[in-house]
Amino acid sequence: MSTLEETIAAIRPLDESAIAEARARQDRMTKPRGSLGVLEDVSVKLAGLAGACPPELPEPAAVAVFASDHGVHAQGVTPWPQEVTAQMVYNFLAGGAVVNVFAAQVGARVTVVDIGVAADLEPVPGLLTYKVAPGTADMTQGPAMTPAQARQAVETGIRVAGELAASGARCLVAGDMGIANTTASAALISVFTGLGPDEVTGRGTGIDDAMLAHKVDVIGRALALHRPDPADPLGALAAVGGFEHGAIAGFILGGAAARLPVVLDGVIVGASALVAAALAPESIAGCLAGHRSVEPGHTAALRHLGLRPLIDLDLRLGEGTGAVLALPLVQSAARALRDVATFDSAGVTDKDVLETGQS
Ligand SMILES: Cc1cc2ncn([C@H]3O[C@H](COP(=O)(O)O)[C@@H](O)[C@H]3O)c2cc1C
Ligand SMILES: O=C(O)c1cccnc1
Repeated sequence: MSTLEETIAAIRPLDESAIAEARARQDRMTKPRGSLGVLEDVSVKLAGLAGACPPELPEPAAVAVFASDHGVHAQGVTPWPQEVTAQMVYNFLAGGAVVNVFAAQVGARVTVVDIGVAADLEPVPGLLTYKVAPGTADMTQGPAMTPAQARQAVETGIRVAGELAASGARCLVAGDMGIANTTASAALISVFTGLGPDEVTGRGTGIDDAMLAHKVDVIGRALALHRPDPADPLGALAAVGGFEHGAIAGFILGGAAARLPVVLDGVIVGASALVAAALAPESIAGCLAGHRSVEPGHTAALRHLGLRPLIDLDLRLGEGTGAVLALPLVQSAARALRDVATFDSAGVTDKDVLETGQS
């Protein structure tokens, strides 16, 4: 298994000459210049990541749902019982969750990773049992995890990205499952963006005003206790994060090292991407923001990362659902760059060539 340091050292910036080639090709394709808007930027990013124009198509795609439990659940930050995390893992493995249905629609494969579910799970086919511990500790009482556990979570995510790449995946999609994980997400987002808990905390699965005020207070107390340093990402993760956040951060790093695009989901994945960005800023260059979730912290995270979401449908689910919905956009962008005819090849008159008199 690659260490965190080896993986970070393997991450390189996007290839500038492939980027220039992709931009030039977009301008020669049989369409008005710029008419594919953000999809042109997506295709250019994919070319830069692949170091080739056109890049390989980002298919097949593999979705990894990282499942874990949270000690902060004891503080009453969500109306859902903790056992729902384990129950949803079995639902994913049976193909009955929303992410399974959306993945079936777009031909993506779903893998479930037990990175820290509180219950002992049966070894069902399709489940990767890489449990760091049965849930984190309560961040309001002490660190959520030890430094060694934080590193183990990140290195496990790197391993999962490597395994999916080795099994033929050409696009990685990150998803999460963990009751109470929007609390840990908001705490991480507060650390890395510098915004207050009141600005980045949302209603998660759908909590009332009283529980939201309490959730903000819980996060504020945890941050006051640990004073996490954004310049020490593993320390911040250990203080207030979740095992799935660590694993998803590692998954992003592993994807970047393998030069595979990683499509990001909602607020949990967004918080994890902030950890990845703090560990290796270049790791975000090959990421695509699948969607923008309703959670205010997600908007803050995307702004901090400099990523524009591809879809904005008021989703607030997680599991990778928003990212999976965006996959056809990413794949269409790549296919357009590869397969759309150029003015020259199709014999279509280019107004820009007429104007400049070039042949
Ligand atoms: C049945 C069910 C399925 C889910 N799928 C994703 N989540 C989402 O909701 C949880 C986070 O919200 P909070 O912080 O408010 O607990 C995470 O598990 C997330 O993936 C679900 C939640 C539930 C209840
Ligand atoms: O943004 C998300 O992914 C999200 C929002 C609410 C609950 N679970 C996940």
